[in-house]
Amino acid sequence: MQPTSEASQRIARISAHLHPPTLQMVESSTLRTMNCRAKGGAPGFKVAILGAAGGIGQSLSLLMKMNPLVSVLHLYDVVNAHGVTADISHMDTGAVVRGFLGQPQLENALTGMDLVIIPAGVPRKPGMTRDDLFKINAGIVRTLCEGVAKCCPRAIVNLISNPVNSTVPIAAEVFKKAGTYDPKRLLGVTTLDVVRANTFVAEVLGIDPREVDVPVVGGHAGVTILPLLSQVKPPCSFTSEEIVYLSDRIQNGGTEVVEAKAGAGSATLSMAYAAAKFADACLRGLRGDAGIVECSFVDCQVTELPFFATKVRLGRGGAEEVFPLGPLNEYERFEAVNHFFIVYFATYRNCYTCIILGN
Ligand SMILES: NC(=O)c1ccc[n+]([C@@H]2O[C@H](COP(=O)([O-])OP(=O)(O)OC[C@H]3O[C@@H](n4cnc5c(N)ncnc54)[C@H](O)[C@@H]3O)[C@@H](O)[C@H]2O)c1
Ligand SMILES: O=C(O)C[C@H](O)C(=O)O
Repeated sequence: MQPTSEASQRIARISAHLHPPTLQMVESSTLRTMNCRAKGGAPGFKVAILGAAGGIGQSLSLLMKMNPLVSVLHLYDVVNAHGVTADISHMDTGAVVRGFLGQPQLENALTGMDLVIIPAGVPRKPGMTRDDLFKINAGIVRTLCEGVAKCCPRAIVNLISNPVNSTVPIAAEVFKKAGTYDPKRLLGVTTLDVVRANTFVAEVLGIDPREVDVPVVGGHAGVTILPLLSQVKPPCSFTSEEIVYLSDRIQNGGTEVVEAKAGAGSATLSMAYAAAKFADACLRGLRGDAGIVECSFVDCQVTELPFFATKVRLGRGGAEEVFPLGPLNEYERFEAVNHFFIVYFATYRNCYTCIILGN
């Protein structure tokens, strides 16, 4: 057989110098990935990122490709999924990466996944609130969660798309309708609030942020974000000015970034870091590690509100335990009483919309 291409001619030249020859002359014009010797199924979890080509999605894909607990990483988007996949797949870390583009490939992207992370949706521009994103992002989240219900109903879902106070209840409605709802497996990602709180508190105290742990409860929008500064670890005290400064900065951290980016989107890099941190905690929980506790926006009975961000213990079944708020000081009680009704409103506004959408 005569070599028919440059690639075949190169293979023929190399084969001629190997004793015994280990490379066969092939007709195919190029050695494709699928011709490579298959890697034995590495232990680890299968993770899908929906919205992987976006601002958060790209950095998050990079960070999840670096996570040793991930064996398979599926990157799904409605644009540029293959470009991001090609790029990320060249990293010499363990996870096998596959790309999926557009609605017809959603089911393949989701089948068999243990953890699904959803940063798909539009971000804010200056002057907008997260609620302004509701109309478009609710529809996106609904479609993606219908795919999850169909293809990987037992997966843990980490929902990032805003407004989290409403998209999480939307996802719950989709799963209820499909008969797959498990409240323990649906987790709204509020880790960025905790990450910001740790950073800003550390700055005020003049210590390393890695030593600081601030519980942040409530929701993920403005005044519904309540950092419990009375419960900071290591134990410390703040002046009234410091409490006002810290609460305000933590509650408006998202807006600070939106304004600084001046129309080019919202937090992506710190969010990807926060999402990767939370996803890693979920994977360690799935592995059976003990004592994994993170804040998350979940369906729970900690308050009278149907969904609430609070500390949860992550395990094989997702948020296996939801912790009460613990003792609040007078300021925190006042904030909670005056602002948490907004979370309630977000949930019921969402249910109303679900009815309109025909759910
Ligand atoms: N939970 C949080 O703390 C937090 C923090 C930051 C941003 N966010 C939110 O995350 C979302 C994404 O932000 P971003 O900066 O990455 O936005 P982005 O516009 O850069 O990326 C969004 C990606 O979603 C994709 N997408 C749109 N519709 C899709 C669909 N139907 N299926 C799959 N992918 C789809 C887009 O193609 C795009 O690649 C926004 O809603 C933003 O408000 C949440
Ligand atoms: O503020 C936004 O719109 C994005 C995100 O919710 C954030 O907190 O940074």
